[in-house]
Amino acid sequence: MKLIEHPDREALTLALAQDIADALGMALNTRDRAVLCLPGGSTPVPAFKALAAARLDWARVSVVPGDERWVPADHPRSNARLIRRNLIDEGASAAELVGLHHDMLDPVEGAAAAAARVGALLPLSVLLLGMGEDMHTASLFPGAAGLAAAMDSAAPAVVPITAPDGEPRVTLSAAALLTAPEAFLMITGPDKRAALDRAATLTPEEAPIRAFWKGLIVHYAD
Ligand SMILES: O=C(O)[C@H](O)[C@@H](O)[C@H](O)[C@H](O)COP(=O)(O)O
Repeated sequence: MKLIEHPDREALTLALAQDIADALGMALNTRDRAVLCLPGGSTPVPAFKALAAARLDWARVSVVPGDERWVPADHPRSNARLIRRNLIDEGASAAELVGLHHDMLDPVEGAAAAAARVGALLPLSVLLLGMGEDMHTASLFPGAAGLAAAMDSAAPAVVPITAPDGEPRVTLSAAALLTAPEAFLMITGPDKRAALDRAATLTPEEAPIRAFWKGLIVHYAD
């Protein structure tokens, strides 16, 4: 794990957006298409907007959420909506956004359908993760029903899982997320910095972010 501590959140945002843009550019030099996997949550929004300004051949980029709350694509809690409003609509309009939700299916059926779509995209070219203070990433929540299945090396590309608050979700499995050559993590604030230190002493089951530790590049600011 490599930790980069920035003087402030603006510097973090600009540096991370540049790293992601550079990684996408390199991927596009070797593949017809690049696959970018992005987190939900509030932290990454400034980085999405900064990335949208990157001069990339977005028409050759597929963007997929690392996880999804089981809500319609126009719902305020939708991660696909978050990515559409803050990346696609902000300058990356040519990119393909591959959603995980399906209006007519329940999370179990929907995860199976999404696994087929995401499986056809793999391997990921660039992965950006977020992390909660409980050291979850994507929707890989410690203690969650479905976590063991989601962390299994033979797991499908997308699996259903239930968040600690009972919210039904689907998430890319650890195995699918690990197809990325490296993972960027964007965290801010001392509480998440302390959680990162705690994770270093724990197992992936106790702290799912640990599953990505080997190639993890953490961009941090207070
Ligand atoms: O769907 C989600 O909520 C995200 O994928 C999740 O893994 C997020 O990255 C963390 O919960 C951090 O969220 P914040 O950035 O809002 O703290």
